[in-house]
Amino acid sequence: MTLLDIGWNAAFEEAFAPYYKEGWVPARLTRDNKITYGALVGDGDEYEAIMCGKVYHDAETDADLPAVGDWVALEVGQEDQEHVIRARLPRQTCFSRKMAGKSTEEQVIAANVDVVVVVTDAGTDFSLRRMERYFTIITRSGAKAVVLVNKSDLYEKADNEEAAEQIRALNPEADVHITCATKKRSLSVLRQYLKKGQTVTLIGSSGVGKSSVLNQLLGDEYQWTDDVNELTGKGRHTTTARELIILPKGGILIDNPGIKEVQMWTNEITLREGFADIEQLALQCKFGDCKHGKDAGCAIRAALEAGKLDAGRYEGFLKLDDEIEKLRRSRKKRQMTVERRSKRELRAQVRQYEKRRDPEHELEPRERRQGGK
Ligand SMILES: Nc1nc2c(ncn2[C@@H]2O[C@H](COP(=O)(O)OP(=O)(O)OP(=O)(O)O)[C@@H](O)[C@H]2O)c(=O)[nH]1
Ligand SMILES: [Zn+2]
Repeated sequence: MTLLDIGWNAAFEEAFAPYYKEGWVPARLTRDNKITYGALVGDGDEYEAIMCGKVYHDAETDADLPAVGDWVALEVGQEDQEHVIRARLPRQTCFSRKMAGKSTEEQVIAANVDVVVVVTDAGTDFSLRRMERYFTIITRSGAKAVVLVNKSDLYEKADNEEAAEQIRALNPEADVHITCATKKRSLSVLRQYLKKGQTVTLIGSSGVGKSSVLNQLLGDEYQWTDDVNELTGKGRHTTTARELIILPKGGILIDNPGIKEVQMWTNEITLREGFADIEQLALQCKFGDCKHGKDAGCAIRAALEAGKLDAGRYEGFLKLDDEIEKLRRSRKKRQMTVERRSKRELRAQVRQYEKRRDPEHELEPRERRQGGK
């Protein structure tokens, strides 16, 4: 394996120039455990690295801290010394989530992603509004957007084509392909994006076939298991806890819990947006706490009675908060699982770290102090 296999290019090489003379090496981050990071170097070795104080203090916001996919300057420690991240190279792309309203709060999901593949289908999952959301964050990231209209075997050819056409009209820059993830041959269109050194990530609603696509790409070496195992705390790629993996036939895949978050977040916003006109109407209700049922002076019911509002959409609007609440609950549950896992990992990391720094660590602090005096 070389640096090029894991995404290195001329621009990174140039940015790295001042660090070579320090004796530091380029490394790509494969895992973020908060205190430590997994750092992959050109020969394929992966180090457990800590961030130096400077990198931490120079970060003005959390978004400036190293993230999975980032290239860093790594000082490889001799013998039992720590491996230290000395600097982070500027990102070429940045796939992130911005909190609604608080534009300063940005959560970086993955850095230096070249292609984001959105998986959808021509049937139950199809939503141009949601697709528009995805396109917004992909465009902002700087990555290329690719869409798979998957499960083509379940829908009429004309419907698949119509769906693809509508998505293309939404974003002429995007490549849109019709696929069937259960047929390996159908996924050969993805090869062009999975070239050596190209970093790809996959996104899309639950059940559209992301895992199926990945399992085809990964072959037998890894198998995709979606849920975090409650017992072992190990998620996804069962053979490794890495969030950045090199695919057997070239290309780099990033997958982490943050991507799942983006999906749910997108769903919530999309749901709300779909009712923006009704929410606008609600502002004209006589009472601020109007439930839009039998309340006097309800602008929504007035629109309904005047035939300006579709009854089905009205029903949908009334259920909107419940729907969003459901989404939030599932997100919360997921988050708690992930947090439990990362806390457990963090504790283990801290223990290991302390042991390395202080081999006498097993002694009770008080005993040690008395012994020393
Ligand atoms: N008929 C058909 N079924 C498919 C296709 N792709 C995936 N499936 C099936 O759809 C179901 C869901 O697929 P997954 O790959 O688990 O979907 P996912 O997007 O990973 O879902 P989450 O893990 O919930 O995010 C599975 O039973 C797949 O076998 C397809 O192209 N055609
Ligand atoms: Zn009302």
